[in-house]
Amino acid sequence: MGGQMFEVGSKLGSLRQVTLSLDGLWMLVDKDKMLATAFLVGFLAWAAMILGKFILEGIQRRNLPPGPWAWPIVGSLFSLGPLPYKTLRVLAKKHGELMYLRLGSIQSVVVSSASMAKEVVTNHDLQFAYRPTKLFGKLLFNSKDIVHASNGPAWRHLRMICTSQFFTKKRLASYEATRTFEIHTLMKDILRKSSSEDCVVNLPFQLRNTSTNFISQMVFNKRLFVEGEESNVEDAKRYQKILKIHFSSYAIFVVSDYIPCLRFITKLQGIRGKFQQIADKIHKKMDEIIDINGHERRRIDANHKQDADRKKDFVDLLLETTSHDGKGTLDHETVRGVVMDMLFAGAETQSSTLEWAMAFLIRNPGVMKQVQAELDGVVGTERVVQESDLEKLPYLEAVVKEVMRVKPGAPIGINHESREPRQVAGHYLPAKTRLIFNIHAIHRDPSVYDRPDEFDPTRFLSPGKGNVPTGQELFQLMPYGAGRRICPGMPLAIVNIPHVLAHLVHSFDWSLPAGQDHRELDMTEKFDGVTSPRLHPLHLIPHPRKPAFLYK
Ligand code: HEM
Repeated sequence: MGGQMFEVGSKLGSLRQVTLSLDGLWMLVDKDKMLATAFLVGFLAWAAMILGKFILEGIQRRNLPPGPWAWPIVGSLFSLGPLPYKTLRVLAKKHGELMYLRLGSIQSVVVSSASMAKEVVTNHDLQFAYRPTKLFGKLLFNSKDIVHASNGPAWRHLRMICTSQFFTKKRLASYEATRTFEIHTLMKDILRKSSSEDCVVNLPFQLRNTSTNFISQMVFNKRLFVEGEESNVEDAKRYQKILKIHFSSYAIFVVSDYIPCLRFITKLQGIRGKFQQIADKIHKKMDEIIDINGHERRRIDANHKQDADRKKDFVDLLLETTSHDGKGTLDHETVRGVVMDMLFAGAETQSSTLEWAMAFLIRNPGVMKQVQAELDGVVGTERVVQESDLEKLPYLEAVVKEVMRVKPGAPIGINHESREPRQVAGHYLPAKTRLIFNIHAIHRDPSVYDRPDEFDPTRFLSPGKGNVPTGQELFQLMPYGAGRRICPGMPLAIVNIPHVLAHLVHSFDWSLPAGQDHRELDMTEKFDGVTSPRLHPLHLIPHPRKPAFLYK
């Protein structure tokens, strides 16, 4: 019985066990079910979200600005030609003032009118104050300079240093004697050439030297180009070489800059390694030229007698400045990057603008005569031009404006980029859209300018009358860009360009080398990615006018 009882008991026990284990199983099954259900719901919600996003993006994409048909993968990358701003102007006539463009897999919009530039800068400037990253720029500057840095505390800090310490009215005024010295040196050189047998002046070469010297003296207290001084010839040669390498490297097309998923091609080509070598070479040579370490030694060595009276240059100021996070001073890479910005962005733009100005004056002898007549009237012929004369020369000012309208120093500016999606002028622009201001097209906006392709300085003499700029020129004439990214060097260029031009035409008459007719002067340009200098350097023969003999 006991045994039976045990048997029954054990049976009951095992039954309970079975029941218990079944309960557990059910519980397990329930848990799994719950998990499975939760997973399914989660998955469906996620899928719905993705689908919703996809559909929404699809709808929004339909609201992209109009633009040209684009090839698969490469988009419009190879349809823009060697002068992209000209092609884009033609395309904008068909597709509109805000035009969508796919370059590889990069989404871009192109602004082609003054009113659209105003809309974008006024309402979306902050969102588009970022910069896209390109391989060579990244290796050369590590995005620590001003041009390549994206909108952020470090970039804002550098801009603030530029505006509050470097390009201030007071500091610019303190360099007036330096600028005057450079211009007089240029004029004396031209005068010397005019009496030599080979009296043809290679104008862009001379102007590039002068523009570089303006900047190099302000930035690191050195004249990069000194005629006949052996000690400087090496620096100058090194610098010329750097410039050449720098611009030719930017001109190399890098697949991964436009189609990131084809990064392996860039790898296979070994471009990264080559670029790194070039960047290292440029860094080394720039370090020798700028001599940041020498500046640093002088800064630390307060008793450095030799330099006690030396005026602080921009590198001195940068080395003294606290970094944006307040953790120390600016590092070597940042200082070098900013100096390279000033030289590369500042010298070429100024010299090519001046070269174009002279080309337009040669092609338009009537305009040349009028500029000279104005100068003779205001300055006379018994002295040379001074900076203080500039404000009394409205015709000269109009000529400079018209030259910069027709041949802006950087016809397509420098690309901006957004971080977030944005509605602009009723159109949807996805995150990371590149923004291109086609300054070339904006300056030929037919709703602002009559006969936009003609060179006519008088359009700037009677603002407000008829179909001419109204004096509200900010977006109608924007060779320096606009908004937060506007060129910080503008205050310097605004003085330098008319000043040099005034000296050139007040002190000399100019003619083309024998056999060339001014009416046939070739005005073709080339585009190096940022600036658009003349394809054929301008060579001219100087004929001294009376003031030319007054340079001491
Ligand atoms: C004819 C003379 C010049 C022209 C036409 C010119 C034009 C421009 C343009 C269009 C930009 C791009 C603006 C943008 O991103 O929207 C720019 C940026 C810049 N320019 Fe100039 N520039 C000139 C002279 C100078 C000079 C003399 C310097 C310095 C010495 C300079 C330094 C810079 C720098 C550092 C930037 C980058 C600004 C930033 O990214 O925040 N430029 N310039």
